[in-house]
Parts: sequence; C-alpha cells; structure tokens
Amino acid sequence: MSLVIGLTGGIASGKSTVAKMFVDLDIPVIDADVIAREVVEPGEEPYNQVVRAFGEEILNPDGSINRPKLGSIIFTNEEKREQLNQIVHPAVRKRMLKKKEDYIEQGEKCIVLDIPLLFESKLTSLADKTLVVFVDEKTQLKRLMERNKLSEQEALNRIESQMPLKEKAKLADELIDNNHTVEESKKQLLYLLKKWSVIE
Ligand SMILES: CC(C)(COP(=O)(O)OP(=O)(O)OC[C@H]1O[C@@H](n2cnc3c(N)ncnc32)[C@H](O)[C@@H]1O)[C@@H](O)C(=O)NCCC(=O)NCCS
Ligand SMILES: Nc1ncnc2c1ncn2[C@@H]1O[C@H](COP(=O)(O)OP(=O)(O)OP(=O)(O)O)[C@@H](O)[C@H]1O
Repeated sequence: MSLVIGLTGGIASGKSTVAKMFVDLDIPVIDADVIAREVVEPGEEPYNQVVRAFGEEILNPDGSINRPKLGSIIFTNEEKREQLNQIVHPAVRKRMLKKKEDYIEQGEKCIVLDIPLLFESKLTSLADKTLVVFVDEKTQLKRLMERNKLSEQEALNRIESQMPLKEKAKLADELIDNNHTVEESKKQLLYLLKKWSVIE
C-alpha cells in the first residue's frame, strides 16, 4: 500500500519549500506547475489549443508561450482563466495520474502530488490525504511580492484568483503552519510523517 499525499496551499504559501523537504527525505514529488509547463510546450496538443484560444500575440519570437504575458491576461480575467484551465487541466491530470501510477509500480511507499489548485480543480480524488501549507494573508502577500517582484495589486490579483487559503485550511486533512521559520515547518512535517507511519 502506498500513501499518496496531495500537497497544496495558496500562491507563495510555501508548497515548493515543503516539497523540497519531501525530496530531501527521498520521497518523490510530482509537481503540477512543472507538468502544466510541459503540456504547453510547442508540439503538444494543449499548446495548439492555447494559441488558437489566445492568439499568436501571447507567443515569444521563438514560438514558445510568453508566460508573463499569458499570466497578465488570465490573472485579471476570470473567463479567460477558465478557458485556459479547461485546456490545460485535463492534460495535467492525465500526466500526473500516469506518473503516480509509475511510482506505485516502482514500489514507492509514499508519493506527493504538489498541486496548487487541488481543491479548485477537484483533484482531491487523486490523493489519500490532503496537506495544506498555510500562511496568513499578510505573509502571503509579502512573500509573493518579494519573490515575483510584483506590485501589491498584481500580487492581490493572483491571490484572489484562487480559493481563499483559509477555506483550503478547512478542507485539509492536515496543515503545516508556514508563518514561521522553514525549520519550524520541517518539524511539523516530520511529526506528520511519523503519524502516518511514513518514517520512524
Ligand atoms: C498563467 C501561466 C502561464 C503563468 O505562468 P508563470 O510561469 O508566471 O507561473 P507558474 O506557472 O509558475 O504558476 C505560479 C502559481 O500561480 C498559480 N496559478 C497558476 N495558474 C493558475 C490558475 N489557472 N488559477 C489560479 N492560480 C494559478 C499557482 O499557485 C502556481 O503555483 C501559468 O501559470 C499557467 O499556464 N497556468 C494555467 C495552468 C495551471 O492552472 N497551473 C496550475 C497548476 S495545474
Ligand atoms: N518559512 C518561511 N520563511 C521565510 N520565507 C519563506 C518560508 N517559506 C517559504 N518562504 C519564501 O516564500 C516564497 C514562497 O514560497 P514557495 O515558493 O515555496 O511557495 P509556493 O507555495 O510553492 O508558491 P507557488 O504557488 O507560487 O508555486 C519563496 O520566496 C520562499 O523562499
């Protein structure tokens, strides 16, 4: 039996930081953001659909998708965001499921699915347990502005394009409070992994 953990949170709440802790413990992590990038590389069918839907003005001169440009469209327009989600999410889901099954076949005892939109996209059925990385609103805004070099308004647009983190916290099986140091969050993760008998 393998344990599949659905790792989620809000934008810049610390999912990648916690995902790295799993990797350091030799627990494989499947990252939805990475897969969402792969499926819109030139040559993939979702790439063609994105170009058809959003026009060639969202392309870089080399034909790849200009991500900041596409981001500036979809993070300020719910309809466009839905349109992109409908193209990209089924392909992401399919590829994540395949990778998860490959790891299970290889005998991995614990597998992590790092999915920012786990609840929004109703992907919880892919996981046995959901784990939310939580921060308060102020910390989230500050870390997002600093990491992505965004204005307050740009950062708020991104935060507001997701289900509020407080609501995700209510839906979660377990939480990691990442308001404090990375070391504090690591302690919380180790406690949970012991509780789930993933480590001794
Ligand atoms: C709009 C895009 C091109 C911007 O790319 P960029 O490289 O700037 O950001 P990146 O992909 O690293 O995403 C950063 C974070 O933004 C948030 N985010 C991304 N897409 C969405 C979305 N559709 N709705 C809400 N939040 C989103 C997530 O928290 C994610 O971790 C890209 O995010 C995208 O293709 N999004 C649609 C696919 C998707 O939903 N990805 C999320 C995981 S399935
Ligand atoms: N406990 C912490 N203390 C201080 N800074 C932190 C902490 N955890 C994460 N950070 C910083 O906050 C930012 C966001 O963290 P991270 O990239 O892990 O979030 P994320 O949830 O994966 O974001 P996204 O959804 O955008 O991919 C990063 O710059 C990271 O270095």
